[in-house]
Amino acid sequence: MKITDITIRHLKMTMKSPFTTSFGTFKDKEFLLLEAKNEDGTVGWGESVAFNAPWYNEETLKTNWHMLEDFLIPLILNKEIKHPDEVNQMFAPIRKNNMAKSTIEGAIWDIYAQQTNQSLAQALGGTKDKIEVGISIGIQNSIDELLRVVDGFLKEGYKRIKVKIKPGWDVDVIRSLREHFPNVPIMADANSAYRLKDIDLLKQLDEFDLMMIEQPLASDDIIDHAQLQKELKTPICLDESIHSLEDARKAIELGSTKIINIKIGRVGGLTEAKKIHDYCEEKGVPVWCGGMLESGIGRSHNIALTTLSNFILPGDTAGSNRYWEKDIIRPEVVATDGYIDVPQTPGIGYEVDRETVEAYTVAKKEYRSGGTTV
Ligand SMILES: O=C(O)CCC(=O)C1=CC=C[C@@H](O)[C@@H]1C(=O)O
Ligand SMILES: [Mg+2]
Repeated sequence: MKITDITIRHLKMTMKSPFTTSFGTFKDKEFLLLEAKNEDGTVGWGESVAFNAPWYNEETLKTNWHMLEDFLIPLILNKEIKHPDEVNQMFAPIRKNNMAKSTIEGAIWDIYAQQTNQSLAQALGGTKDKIEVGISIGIQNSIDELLRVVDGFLKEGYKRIKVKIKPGWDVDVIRSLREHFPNVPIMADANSAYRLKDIDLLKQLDEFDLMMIEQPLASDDIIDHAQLQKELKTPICLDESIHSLEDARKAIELGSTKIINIKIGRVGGLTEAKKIHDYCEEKGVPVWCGGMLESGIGRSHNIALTTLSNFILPGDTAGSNRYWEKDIIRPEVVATDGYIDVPQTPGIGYEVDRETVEAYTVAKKEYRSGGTTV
C-alpha cells in the first residue's frame, strides 16, 4: 500500500440535543475527517476525535490539523506500507498526539481491509456479527428530566445506561435512578471531577450497585485510583488515564482499575487498541469501547473494534440517530434492542455520503507528494 493523496476536512455537525459533562456542554461537534487515497485508487476514511477545546485531553481540532499537516502526513505520503501495524513505528519520532496519529492510522486500516477483501472487523480479528451497546447521557437540568431521558432510551431498547456525575450532581442523582430503575445496568462517568479527599462521598455510591465508576479522579492519575479502588466496592473504570498498552499494564499491576474504556483516538489508533484489548484479556480485565460523539466514520471504527472477544461490556457506540439529524454515512448506524449488526462488506462497511460531507465541510485541504493543494 502507498498513500498518494490525503484530504483533511473540518466538519461542523449540530447535535440533536446538547451533551453536557463535568467540563462543559456540546451543541455543535466540529472535527476533522481524513480521506486517504492509495496508489491503486482505494479510499480509506479516518476521523479525529479531538474536540475544539482541550478539556478532555491536551489535543484539539487545530493541534490535530497542525500535527497532521506538518509531521504525520509527510511521514506517510508515498511510503510503502505492508500492514497498518507499521504506522505506529512510522510515527515513533512524534511524541503523544495520539488522536492525530489515530486519524491517519484508521484510514490506513480501512484501505488495508478493502485490499485484503475483509471487513475492518475481520481484519482486526473480530469474532462477533453483532455488538451490544449502551447509551451515554449528559448532565440534565433536573433529576426529573434525567429520569425522562433514561426512560426514553430504555424504551428505544438500550439496556445499559451511563450517566455523568460531578460534585453536586452525584449521590442524589444515582439514588433516584436506582429507585426508578432497580434492575437496569447503570454506570457513572465522573470525567475526573473528584479527588481522593472526596472518598467518603464516592463510597456512598457503593450502595447503588453501579456497574462501574468511570475516571473518578485526575485524568493523568493511576496512583490515587489504586488507593480509591481499595476503599470502593464498585469497580473503577479508567478512560482518560490510559493512553497506551504501557499505561494499561501499570494501572492493572497497581490495582488502579478493574475495567478499561478503550477509545481508539485516545490510545493512538486501532493497532494499540487491539494490543490493550489482548493484554486485558490475558489479565482477565474486561474492556468496552468508549465514545467521543463520533460521526458515522468514527462510529464504524468503534463497531469493528468492539467485535474483538474481550469487549464483553456494552460500549457507548449508540445509533447515529442518537446524535445527528443526518449522519455522513449510508446506511446510518442503527441500534435495535441495544444491538448493532456488524457490516460484513470490505473496509468500514458503510458508504460515505459525500454530498452530506461537503454540506457539513467548513474547510478542506488536500496533500499530495511535492506540496499541498487547497
Ligand atoms: O459518544 C458517546 O455517546 C459517549 C460520549 C461520552 O460519554 C464522552 C465523550 C467525551 C468525553 C466525555 O464526556 C465522555 C467520556 O468520557 O466517555
Ligand atoms: Mg469517560
